[in-house]
Amino acid sequence: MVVGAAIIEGGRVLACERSAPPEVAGRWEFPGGKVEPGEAETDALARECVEELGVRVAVGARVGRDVRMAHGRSVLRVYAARLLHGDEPKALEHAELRWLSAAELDSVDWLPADVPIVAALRPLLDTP
Ligand SMILES: Nc1nc2c([nH]c(=O)n2[C@H]2C[C@H](O)[C@@H](COP(=O)(O)OP(=O)(O)OP(=O)(O)O)O2)c(=O)[nH]1
Repeated sequence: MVVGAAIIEGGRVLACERSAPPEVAGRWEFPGGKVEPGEAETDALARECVEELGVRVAVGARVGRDVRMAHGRSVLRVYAARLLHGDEPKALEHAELRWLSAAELDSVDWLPADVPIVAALRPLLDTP
């Protein structure tokens, strides 16, 4: 299971450009990663947001459906999240970060598994 955080702030969502590995570098994603054995999904998200962005988050409701990823062995599940304590995301592992409004969601090249989730996210951004 791979979990991702749709961090929403003022009607925008944080999109992150992968820097590695080469097959997916330059594609955009939600911050997150693999859930470790015995780890709760929400704990995995909080851990990854600290590691990748240096921020603390509160994890909220699921966004969209589970999406099977191309290699077939794993599933992507995304949760809405909010920043805590005024923390500001930094690109500690990503090539670039961008805050996207609903109108800007299609302006980056999302990983294929993320596309249906981005569609489900749009209505959440329209109502700030
Ligand atoms: N984090 C993240 N991964 C995604 C998304 N969409 C998508 O297809 N993936 C894929 C890319 C990778 O094959 C896999 C996640 O791997 P990762 O490298 O981010 O996870 P991790 O940090 O736990 O990795 P590692 O410790 O094994 O290096 O899921 C997404 O929105 N966020």
